[in-house]
Amino acid sequence: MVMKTPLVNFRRMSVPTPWWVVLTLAVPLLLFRLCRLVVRNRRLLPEVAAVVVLVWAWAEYGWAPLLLGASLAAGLVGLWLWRWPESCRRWLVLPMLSRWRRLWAYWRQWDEAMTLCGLVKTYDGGRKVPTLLSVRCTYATDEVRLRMPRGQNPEIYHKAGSNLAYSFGSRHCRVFSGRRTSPPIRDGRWAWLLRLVDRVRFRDRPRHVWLVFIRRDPLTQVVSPLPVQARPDFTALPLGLREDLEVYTLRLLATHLLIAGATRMGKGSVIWSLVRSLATAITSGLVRVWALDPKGGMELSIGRPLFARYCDDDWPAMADLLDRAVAKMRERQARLRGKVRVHTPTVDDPLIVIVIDEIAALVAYLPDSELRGRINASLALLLSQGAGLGVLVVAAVQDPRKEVLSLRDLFPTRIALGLTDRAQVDLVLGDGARDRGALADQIPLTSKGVGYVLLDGQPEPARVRFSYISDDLIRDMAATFPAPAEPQSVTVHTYRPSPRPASGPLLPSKLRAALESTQDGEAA
Ligand SMILES: Nc1ncnc2c1ncn2[C@@H]1O[C@H](COP(=O)(O)OP(=O)(O)OP(=O)(O)O)[C@@H](O)[C@H]1O
Repeated sequence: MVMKTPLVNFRRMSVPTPWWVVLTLAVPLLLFRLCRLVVRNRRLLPEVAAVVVLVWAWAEYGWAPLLLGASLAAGLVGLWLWRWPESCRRWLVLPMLSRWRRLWAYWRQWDEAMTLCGLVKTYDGGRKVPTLLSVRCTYATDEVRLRMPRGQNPEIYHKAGSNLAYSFGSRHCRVFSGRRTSPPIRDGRWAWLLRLVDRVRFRDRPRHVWLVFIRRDPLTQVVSPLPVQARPDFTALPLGLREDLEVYTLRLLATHLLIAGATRMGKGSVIWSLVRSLATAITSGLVRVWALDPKGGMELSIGRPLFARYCDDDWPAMADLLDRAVAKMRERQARLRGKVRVHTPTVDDPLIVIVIDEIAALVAYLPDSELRGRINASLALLLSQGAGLGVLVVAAVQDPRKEVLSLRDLFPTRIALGLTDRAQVDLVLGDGARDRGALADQIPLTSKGVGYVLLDGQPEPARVRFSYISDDLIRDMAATFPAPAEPQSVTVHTYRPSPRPASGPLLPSKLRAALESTQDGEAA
């Protein structure tokens, strides 16, 4: 056994121990350490207090009154849960669960897990362990907030995500570098004060990282169709459920949407969930959906009455439809130039949503190269200029590679359903998305309609499941929310090659010809 020699051996020096000096130094030091221990573990104080009170009550009164008190409390909680389950879960069950999980699942093995996951740093002979700050449980997830030691950034936690998940007995752990909730909207007399408090509470904390452990996967269940909104909010259209059981809403206004997914992974459910969320606006004429189904109408024809314009087997007609959209966009551009920066949909000037199921069939696989070029040119114009002008493109694709879809990067909003190859995840959601947790290539074949999306203002992808809209429901929607007749009859142009003009135009010749003919038609 190693004996520790005292720093100063007063006895050998034949000097009486100066107890007053020792006590003056040691007592404050001990008190300081005790205070630091309490402050560091202050979140455990309620548990410690509860144990102390229980032990005291048991010693004072014996076990019988304790048992009686516990039964009474259990009865009251049971009654609360039975009569007001929502409030009971919110105010009692989830907070208690959060405390329990913090203590048992995280605090107990925090040091070991952080060390084994390689997240502990050493400095000046000491260990710098990430600090466990809080644990908040929802029905499906545990949200753990930690403070990184100096010398780390959230990227390290993204990389360790999988190890962290298994270390804490879960299969998935999503890592977020920013706060996941925004400050509440305050009104009333004390709103100014609450807003001030919120400014401090919700201030940016770059050293905090949020680990979201999925305790139970709510996305294994099929998501039922969400209710149709009376007045759709184009900035938050409800399309499905997130894995934290929040409703996933899509911001459609002023964006284009690309849905990438391997065959039979549920691209149709994204399209139909979107159409359903727009249903009342479709029937009021505020939104006009122009649908192209190059796969011969296998997906979209069933909801034909919902679409203001529709093509499924006539390639030149599809090209004409896109040309019409470009003409509409140009006309709006001329009208709104210098007045507004983003078009506001009205019944007279509606939002045009061009839905294309399997866009690759139009831009890559179409054998007629001239027609293909014309379609590519129209789509490039729509995608690069149409968003702010209220002419939006929503397209589904199986293969997101550039060779197939050269226009991919012109879609600002993208959804990755189950994909076949891990490299495709970054192609769809952007560089590093897979490392940040978008495991779209690992979505099992049985999880149709499950995918990853990027939420506003967050670099980390979220997993969602889109609502499943059955064929019967689509028929029902088509009968209940048909699109009003188009103001002008649909002119289906037949494709006529025209000679290339001598001077270099901004638009391809075919497109220019088509636009001119359309504008002539509209002027007439
Ligand atoms: N959100 C969903 N929830 C549950 N099941 C779904 C969902 N979406 C689709 N499915 C099921 O998966 C099958 C394939 O869906 P869907 O046709 O939408 O896939 P897809 O990706 O559009 O296929 P394709 O590549 O052939 O166009 C459907 O028949 C349906 O039963």
